[in-house]
Amino acid sequence: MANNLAVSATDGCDDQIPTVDYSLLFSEDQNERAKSLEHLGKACEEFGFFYLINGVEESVVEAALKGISDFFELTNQEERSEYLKKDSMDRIRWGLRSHAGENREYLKVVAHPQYHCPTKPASFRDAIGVYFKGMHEVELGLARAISKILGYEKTYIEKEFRLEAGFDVSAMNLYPPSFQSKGSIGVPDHTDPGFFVSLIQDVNGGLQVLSHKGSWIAVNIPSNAIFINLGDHLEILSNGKYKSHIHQVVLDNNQVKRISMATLHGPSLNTVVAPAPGFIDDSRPPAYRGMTYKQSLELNGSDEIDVQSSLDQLRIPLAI
Ligand SMILES: O=C(O)CCC(=O)C(=O)O
Ligand SMILES: [Fe+2]
Repeated sequence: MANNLAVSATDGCDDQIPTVDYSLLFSEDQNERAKSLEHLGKACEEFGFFYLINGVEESVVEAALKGISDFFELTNQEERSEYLKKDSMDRIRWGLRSHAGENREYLKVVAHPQYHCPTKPASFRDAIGVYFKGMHEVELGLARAISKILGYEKTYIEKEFRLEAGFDVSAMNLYPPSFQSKGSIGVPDHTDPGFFVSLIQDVNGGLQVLSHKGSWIAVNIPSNAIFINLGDHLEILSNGKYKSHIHQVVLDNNQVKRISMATLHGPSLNTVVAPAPGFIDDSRPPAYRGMTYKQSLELNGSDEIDVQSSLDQLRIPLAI
């Protein structure tokens, strides 16, 4: 992992994270629709991340976060550790990280194409399931909007990534882990694979994203919004036009308890993702190797459910 990261992030207006109104992307009013598509295009190209409003109902987000909180509070560690790694094909996995480089407790579940979730506590599975359903609709909507912005048919990304069988994994995180934190890093700096990541949290504080200008921006998600960060495989498909941005979680002296859910919305596992012909010409040769989503998830020796980035290995060095 790169450089020393426990630095404070700015809230500078220079780097203000844009807000995209999901409902306006599909407005009946053609002018309004064109304007909001243009705004989304700028958010993708000039930032790579944005707050999305009017995507999934606030009550659904709140219920999902309450479900996660119940999971961590109403079960004991022994019950949760039932989901410790057993197999590379795990569809539910629990982990507790408490060392200098990472401090969190997490539960990862495969959300799509088949939803897996612990059955205890009783309310958990349904609350998360409703959120995933809503988010999958939003994923298809964003795929259509971004396809149009990129000059393609609206179903282009949906078909390229085979989103009907898209592999979505959700990481539900608790910081600090059982309050035994051994350092200030919650999650070290990384990018995430996939089309994009959607992120919700119960309190602000901790998540930082590295802007294209090289400054860490604090992600303070408005209560009615979801944070969207474009993923590695949109960067690959667009041959680098849209970038996947590095982010990290820095813990605030272990004082603040925070719950987050980061859902990685990916192509289907057997889809080959490579730079699209429309983004390649003599001056822009392919900058990434193509391979299936599954191969790219396993490139670093990780399991599918780990959803670790392999973007660095996929980059083709520029010929001089
Ligand atoms: O908890 C967060 O805010 C971010 C977590 C994250 O980046 C991840 O799970 O990939
Ligand atoms: Fe992440």
